[in-house]
Amino acid sequence: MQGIWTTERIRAAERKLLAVTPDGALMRKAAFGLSVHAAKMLGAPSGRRVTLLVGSGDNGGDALWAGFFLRKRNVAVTAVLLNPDKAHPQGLAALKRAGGRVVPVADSPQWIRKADLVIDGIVGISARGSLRPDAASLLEHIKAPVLAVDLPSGVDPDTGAIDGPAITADRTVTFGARKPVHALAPAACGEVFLVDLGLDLEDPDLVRLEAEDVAACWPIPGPSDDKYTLGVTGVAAGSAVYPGAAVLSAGAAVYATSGMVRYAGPAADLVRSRWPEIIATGSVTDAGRVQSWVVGPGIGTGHEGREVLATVLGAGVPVCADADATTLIAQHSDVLDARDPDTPLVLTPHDREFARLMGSEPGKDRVAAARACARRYDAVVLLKGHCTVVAAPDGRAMVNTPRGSWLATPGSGDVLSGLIGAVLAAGVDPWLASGAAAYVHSLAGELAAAGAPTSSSGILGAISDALRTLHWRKS
Ligand SMILES: NC(=O)C1=CN([C@@H]2O[C@H](COP(=O)(O)OP(=O)(O)OC[C@H]3O[C@@H](n4cnc5c(N)ncnc54)[C@H](OP(=O)(O)O)[C@@H]3O)[C@@H](O)[C@H]2O)[C@@H](O)CC1
Ligand SMILES: [K+]
Repeated sequence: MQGIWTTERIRAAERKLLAVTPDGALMRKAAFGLSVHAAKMLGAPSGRRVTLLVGSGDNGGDALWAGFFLRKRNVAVTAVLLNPDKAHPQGLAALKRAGGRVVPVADSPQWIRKADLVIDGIVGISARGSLRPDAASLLEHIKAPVLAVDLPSGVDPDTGAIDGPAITADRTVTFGARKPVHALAPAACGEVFLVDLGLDLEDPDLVRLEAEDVAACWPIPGPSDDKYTLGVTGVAAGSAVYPGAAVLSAGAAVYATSGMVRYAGPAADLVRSRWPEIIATGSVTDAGRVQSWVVGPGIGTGHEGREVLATVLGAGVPVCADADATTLIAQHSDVLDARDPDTPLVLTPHDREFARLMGSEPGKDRVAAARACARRYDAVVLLKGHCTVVAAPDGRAMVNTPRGSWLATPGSGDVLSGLIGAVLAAGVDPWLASGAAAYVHSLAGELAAAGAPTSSSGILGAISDALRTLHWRKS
């Protein structure tokens, strides 16, 4: 698992380390790492032009020191100082000593435009609010690839929110530890690299699953397993109007594991004809025993849907309540009375469903919003978005960062619900199950798309390919 820490925690760890480290040593270590990445981005660095955008804090200091190291490799370095009186004194002196050029904002456009690489040292972890106008004015001249120092300036370090002009980096080099911005604003960060500073950090505020974490928890059959031992997934989805939701959700459960899938609802004929391996009936009351329920996609928000939801919540097995089930829970909080408080519940809202559950949309801090919702409903909350946040009632939170936006297609959520249900049925911790399902879902989306838009059926068809990659990594 990849750990992510808030800027407050990182600053506290940095203070402890700075107290026992020679003056300036950490910054030079950070800046040297930065200069190595800059050189890689330039290809053959000698004779190339790099322009540094230098703010008044230590982020600008990092950029100036990186400029110093690049000068040693014969790079032509120009530093644009946003506030010449406050530029990091030692960094500025070192750059000047090494033959770097220093220009004020007024003279900067030409130097920014003709750079081969721009290094963004405007602000780092102490950034507050949107970029100020003078800093923002530099952005329009950028033509070259951008290397962000610690984080792309203009993006909130702790929430990844972008409220105004912001740097879009091709690469971000961060120091000490990953910050929330790197998981929550992937498009602004580009590829993120970490320079280790030896910070003493434990118990991350946020985590991101890696392939081996997903492989380790995913239910894979062993020699003694049969169709029942990996858990039977029940899917209560679809209606006469929306039978497709049932086909997608139940189909995802079929592909996710080798355990059995039961379907209950009005789309039984269609589900049976599409997935002959599924045992399909018309009603949840005669569905037979299952180890988890997926309920909601396409069931409607009327009386019938409410009855189905109440039955499923009272079944004493983990439930993934998705789509219409979320709306029903928001509208009729008493429906949760049917739930045994010891059985896990997973809610999977998008922003509008979240607003129904919580009274307002998640806002800028999506991690805090998901945590609050998880506490309120005593449920795992998987907050859908470009980056999916999964929070547990005990405060654990993780982010799934996709590599594209291929999942934003109709029916994609139905596929995700089936994946969650199948992993829940195997008895995996519901927070981990939801995060692992989100990971496999986005990987399947990426594989199905392969660089061009795909469909939910395409994502469904790529689940096996996604899982196959995990197994290879595991073995
Ligand atoms: N500590 C360490 O061990 C190490 C730290 N390291 C580095 O230090 C960085 C943190 O440095 P930091 O704390 O000096 O603050 P930082 O983010 O550079 O600048 C904040 C200043 O910018 C301004 N400003 C604020 N908001 C703004 C806005 N919206 N738009 C425009 N300007 C704005 C404001 O200045 P003002 O003009 O108000 O005086 C404020 O004071 C960290 O990200 C990493 O890169 C590495 O060297 C590794 C070792
Ligand atoms: K920056």
